[in-house]
Amino acid sequence: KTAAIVGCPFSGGQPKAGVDHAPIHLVNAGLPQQLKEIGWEVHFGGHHQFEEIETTNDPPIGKLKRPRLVSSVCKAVADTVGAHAKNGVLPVTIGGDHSLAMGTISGTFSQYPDACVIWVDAHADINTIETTESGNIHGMPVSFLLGIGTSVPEFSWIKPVLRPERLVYIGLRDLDIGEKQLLKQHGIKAFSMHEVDKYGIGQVVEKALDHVNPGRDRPIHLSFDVDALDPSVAPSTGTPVRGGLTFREGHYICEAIWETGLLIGLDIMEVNPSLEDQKSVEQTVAVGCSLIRSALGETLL
Ligand SMILES: N[C@@H](CC/C=C/[B-](O)(O)O)C(=O)O
Ligand SMILES: [Mn+2]
Ligand SMILES: [Mn+2]
Repeated sequence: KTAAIVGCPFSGGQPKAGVDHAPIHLVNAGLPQQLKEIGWEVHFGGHHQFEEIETTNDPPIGKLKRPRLVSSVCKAVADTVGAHAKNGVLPVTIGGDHSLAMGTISGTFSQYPDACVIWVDAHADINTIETTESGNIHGMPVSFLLGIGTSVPEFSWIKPVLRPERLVYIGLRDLDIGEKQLLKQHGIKAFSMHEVDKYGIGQVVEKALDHVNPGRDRPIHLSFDVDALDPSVAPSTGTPVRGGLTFREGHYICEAIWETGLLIGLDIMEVNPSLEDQKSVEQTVAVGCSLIRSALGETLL
């Protein structure tokens, strides 16, 4: 088993500085060694160095902020992640903000076109150019991957590789009005925190897998935004929302997906080591590392 750590020091999809420093914090916390200790061969070619990307002339498109920067960085990530997937290596992408998922999912789906996506997040990240209120592209990756909303030429490299019935959310609790309409309109399945309370995380994961992977035979891309966790568990993140997943609920999701044996792509996004006090940052970085270990088979027994 070989995993490649794809560090993406990128913050362009959202306004808060610091989220681009997460990869170095997780690596310095010992992530490569931790994965080796649970039996993985680990490729880590240094943090993803983006070619000097033209950022001088990047005026907004509609409300979209830094569109050309975000697009070109995500394209570079798609190429890197896609190459790992083609080589039978498990890409473990450390963000950086969640706009990067346009790259990671484009990458893994180039190798596994019949895969499904489990999106763990407080937010749906499905805004289109019409529905976004903030213009922050980390709130939009899913719409580009689904190919919904008015197309934006600067993002034309993103093919609509993701179908609504192959996507399921866990942890939602902070949606924009336009996003709620889009989820309904496209019949996208979502297990919000209300369902987590109602059914318990074990049943939620079972139901989520039944929805996107009924035969348990489809590759799975897990895109985990640490703000899905309660802020008491992962405080140092850019858009915290109260009433999130407990430490165990978050890890259970990762463990259960590992148990399927179908994981082909993992993103751990939105850790921002610059927002809180030292202790809170270390706590958040440690949670990022332990989620990855759980998704890569660190057994409890
Ligand atoms: N829906 C909000 C919040 C977006 C949150 C993005 B995150 O899930 O990647 O943190 C927006 O569009 O600005
Ligand atoms: Mn997100
Ligand atoms: Mn989020």
